[in-house]
Amino acid sequence: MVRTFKIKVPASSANIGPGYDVLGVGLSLFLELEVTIDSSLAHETNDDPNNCKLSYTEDSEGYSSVPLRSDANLITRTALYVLRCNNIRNFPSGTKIHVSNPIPLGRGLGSSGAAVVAGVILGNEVAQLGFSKQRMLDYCLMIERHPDNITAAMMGGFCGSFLRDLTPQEVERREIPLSEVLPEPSGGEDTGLVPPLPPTDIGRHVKYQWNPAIKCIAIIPQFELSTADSRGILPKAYPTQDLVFNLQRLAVLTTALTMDPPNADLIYPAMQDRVHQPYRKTLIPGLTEILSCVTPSTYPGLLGICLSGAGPTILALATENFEDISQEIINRFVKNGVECSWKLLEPAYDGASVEQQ
Ligand SMILES: Nc1ncnc2c1ncn2[C@@H]1O[C@H](COP(=O)(O)OP(=O)(O)OP(=O)(O)O)[C@@H](O)[C@H]1O
Ligand SMILES: N[C@@H](CCO)C(=O)O
Repeated sequence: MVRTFKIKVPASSANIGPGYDVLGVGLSLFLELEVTIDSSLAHETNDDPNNCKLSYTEDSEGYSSVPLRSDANLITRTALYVLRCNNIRNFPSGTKIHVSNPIPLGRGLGSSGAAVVAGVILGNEVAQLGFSKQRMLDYCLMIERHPDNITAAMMGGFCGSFLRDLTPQEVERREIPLSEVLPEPSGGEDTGLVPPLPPTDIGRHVKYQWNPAIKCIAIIPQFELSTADSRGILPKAYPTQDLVFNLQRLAVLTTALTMDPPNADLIYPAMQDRVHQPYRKTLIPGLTEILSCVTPSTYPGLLGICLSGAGPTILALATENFEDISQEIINRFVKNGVECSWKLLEPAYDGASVEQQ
C-alpha cells in the first residue's frame, strides 16, 4: 500500500513592531513536504535509524547545511517527538520525505516555526492521530516556546496570541529541557524514552482582519542571526513607560491594519517599539538608521517599518512603491557592509495545509 500527501506551511513575520512575542502574520512563501509511505519499499537499504529517507530540493534554503538524519533534522525530530508521545517509536517502513524550502534560515521569517509546524503535522499524518490544529499547536509550543510565528504558520493570516496560565504540574511538563522533548542524535540507539505529552490548549489566539491592499516587503540581509542569540541580548526587566509605549501602539495597530484606506499617519507611529528593536541594533548593522530614516513622507505608499521577528530581515508594509522602498533599505544596509535581497509577499490567509494525493 502506498500513501502520498503534501504538507504546506507558510513563512511568517513576528512582532510587527510593538507586538513582541504576540503578533505574527503568515506570509506567501511556503515550506513544502512531499511525503510517500510505501510499505513495499520496507526492504530497501536505508541508513536512517528511524526508517525515514529525507531529501531537499537543490534550490532549497539550507540545502547544503541542514542535516538529513531524521533525529537531527528539525522537521523530522519534531515528527518523532509527536510519534513517541503517542507510543510509536519510528516512521513507518518505506517513508520518504522530499522538502522544498524557500524560507531563508535564521533571518526572521519564521523558518524554524514553519519547520516545527510541518514536523507536528507530519507526525499527526504519518500516525493518523487525527489531532485538530489547536492540539497540534500544543505540540509546537513545547518546542518553539513563544507563540507568534507558530500560530501564524499553523492558523494563517494576522494573529495575536498568548500562552495561558499553566498549573504547577503543567509548568513542570512544559518547562522540561528541550533535549528531553526532541530526540537527540544517538548513534543509532533509540533510548526508548517517552517524552511528556503537552498540556492541552496552551496557546490562545485571535485572527485579525488585514486590509488586502497592504503588502509585505521583506528586505533580507545575507547573514544569519539565530533567534536564540537575538533573544539573549534582551533585558530581563523593562521601565514601565517602555511597556506602556508598546501596549498603546499594539492596541491601535491591530485595528489600524484593517482600516480602508490604510492610514500611514496612524500605522507608521503605531509600529514603533521599545521592547526589542533598540536592543537588537548591536546585532544588525544600520538597523537604527533604517528604522528611523525610511518614512511615509519620503516614500509615498510606505505605511510602516519594523524588524521581522528576531531579525535581521526588515519588514516594510506598503501599498505601492515597493521597488523604491526596498532599494532605499538595501542601499542603507550596503553602506553598513551588508548585502541583501528582497521579496514582495502577501499574507498567507489559510495557514498550514495537508493535501492527500
Ligand atoms: N526547513 C528546515 N529544515 C531543517 N531545519 C530548519 C528548517 N528551517 C529552519 N530550520 C532550523 O532552524 C534554524 C533557524 O531557526 P531560528 O529560530 O534561529 O531562525 P528563524 O526561525 O528563521 O527566525 P525567526 O524565528 O526570527 O523568524 C536553522 O538554522 C535550522 O537549524
Ligand atoms: N518574538 C520572537 C520572534 C522570533 O522567533 C522574537 O522576536 O524573538
